[in-house]
Amino acid sequence: MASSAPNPFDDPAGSGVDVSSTTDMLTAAAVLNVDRNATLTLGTDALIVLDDGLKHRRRPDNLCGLLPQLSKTTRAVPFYNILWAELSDFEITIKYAQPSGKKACKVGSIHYSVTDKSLYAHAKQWVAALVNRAYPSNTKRRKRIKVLVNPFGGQGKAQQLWTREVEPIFAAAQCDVDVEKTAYRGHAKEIAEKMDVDAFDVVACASGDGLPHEVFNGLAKQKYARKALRQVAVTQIPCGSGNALSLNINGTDSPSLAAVAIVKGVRTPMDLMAITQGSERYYSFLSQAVGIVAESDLGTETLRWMGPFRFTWGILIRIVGQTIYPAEVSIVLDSSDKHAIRESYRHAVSEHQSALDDNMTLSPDEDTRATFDTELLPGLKYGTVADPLPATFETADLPTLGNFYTGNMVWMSPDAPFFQAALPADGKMDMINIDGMLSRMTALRMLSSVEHGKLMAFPEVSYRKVLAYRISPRMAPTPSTRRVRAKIGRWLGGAGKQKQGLVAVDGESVPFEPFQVEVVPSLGTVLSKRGAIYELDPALGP
Ligand SMILES: Nc1ncnc2c1ncn2[C@@H]1O[C@H](COP(=O)(O)OP(=O)(O)OP(=O)(O)O)[C@@H](O)[C@H]1O
Repeated sequence: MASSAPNPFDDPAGSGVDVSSTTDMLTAAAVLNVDRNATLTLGTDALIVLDDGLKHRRRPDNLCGLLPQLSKTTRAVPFYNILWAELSDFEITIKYAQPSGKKACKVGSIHYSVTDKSLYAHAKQWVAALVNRAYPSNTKRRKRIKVLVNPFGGQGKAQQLWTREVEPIFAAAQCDVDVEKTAYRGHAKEIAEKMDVDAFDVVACASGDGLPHEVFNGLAKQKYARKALRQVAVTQIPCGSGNALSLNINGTDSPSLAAVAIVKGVRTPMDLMAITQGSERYYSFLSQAVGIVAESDLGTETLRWMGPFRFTWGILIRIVGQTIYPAEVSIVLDSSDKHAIRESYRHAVSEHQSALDDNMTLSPDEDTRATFDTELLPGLKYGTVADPLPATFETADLPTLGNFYTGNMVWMSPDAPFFQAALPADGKMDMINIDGMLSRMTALRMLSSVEHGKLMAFPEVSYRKVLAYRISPRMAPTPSTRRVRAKIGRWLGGAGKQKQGLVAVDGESVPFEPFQVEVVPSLGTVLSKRGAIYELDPALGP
């Protein structure tokens, strides 16, 4: 899992925490006496249920319920897991996310009656206090969610994952949900372009990263695009193969865990990257790749039978063949000093953490970004790819470039924290360049180091923060002496019939032509677990 945060499903009662001493310190208002001689207590981070009856509860899967379950008399449910609570006719119902297996959860339910009728007012206040703990002020409760399901996403399982794993969690959390299936390529973009942005808080894409890309671009087509992109948070119910968006903001690629992260998600501004290519203008939220990553992603379609291994195989073959992807690259540089980039990332993370500890960032769930004179899209600061290159760009010709990769998020796929120093809204893009002529041994060591967060440490890896760039890719000439070898390499790598080079934007193929990109600070909005930083274990950080 991407997240370093403590497992929200850890049971404090089972992890050595002295629950009784904690509860002793709590005020009477935090405790509610209910039937079966039980008490419900609002602890520091969790709801604590003290119930002798829990010890004797029988489980249906336990010899037809004949044997008593050997459980404790205390149960703790972290507030993060509480989806909703209500009091109706002296009956209290609490719905929560209950772990089911290593990487999933399902809706659990707790029921008690308030037998002492004089406690009604107190019970009402107690339930309201529980919901307040479950949804801190920076988290909108009962979100209005437009769900888009790509029926072909994730080997056709998106619909099933939505219905089985996610819908019950949204329902338990009292979300207001409107579901629509996408019927064709580009449909999600049309839906986002036409949607009433005042009627929804969130668009949740049950898909890979293709649908979120379309939704950002559809919102950007609205008349008041800046408002649309600010008001509607885009998120992902991970149903594809990469699921980068969910890994970064929900810290998981499990649909049910992502559902809880969405229900509890905090609105988070995020930079978008404006791209011009030919006469096209659109936005990228994730990455642009030319070279080995693009080729291994898009150029291995004929190897789909290999499953996810086709990416690794594609990369290995190209490393062994020392494949190069020449290009002219011009950039507006912010920093190329890895040490400074690391320090500034760590500073941002620790500032954010201490603000969270002091509850400073728990401002109400409302947009704190400056409102602009116009709600229209901002103009391009550096012009388009068709314009003469502004003087602020520095140009280099890279005849032996191997990998050109630019992104705005840490995770590009599970186990691939490529852009370790990426932050959602630092107003900068992270750019990685690797020469294609480096030794095969070094390239292989790099490949195996990506998942351990060690890529940036290689002196051969250029890691920069940039504000804008233009790239003009070209095909590498193949010397006549190597034609046969190159052909075999292309065939083995899945690109036997490929005549052109490949460019990937957010994992989708775009023309092999020059394009220009500039960062647009905080133009988009996502829902994230912690706000202002992506989910990354510090051990994998820069
Ligand atoms: N009903 C549909 N028929 C055909 N294409 C569709 C349909 N709905 C969506 N699409 C297109 O499918 C493309 C891929 O979608 P998405 O990324 O959601 O899934 P995926 O390809 O399974 O994910 P991954 O890339 O992670 O494997 C998008 O560009 C989208 O426009």
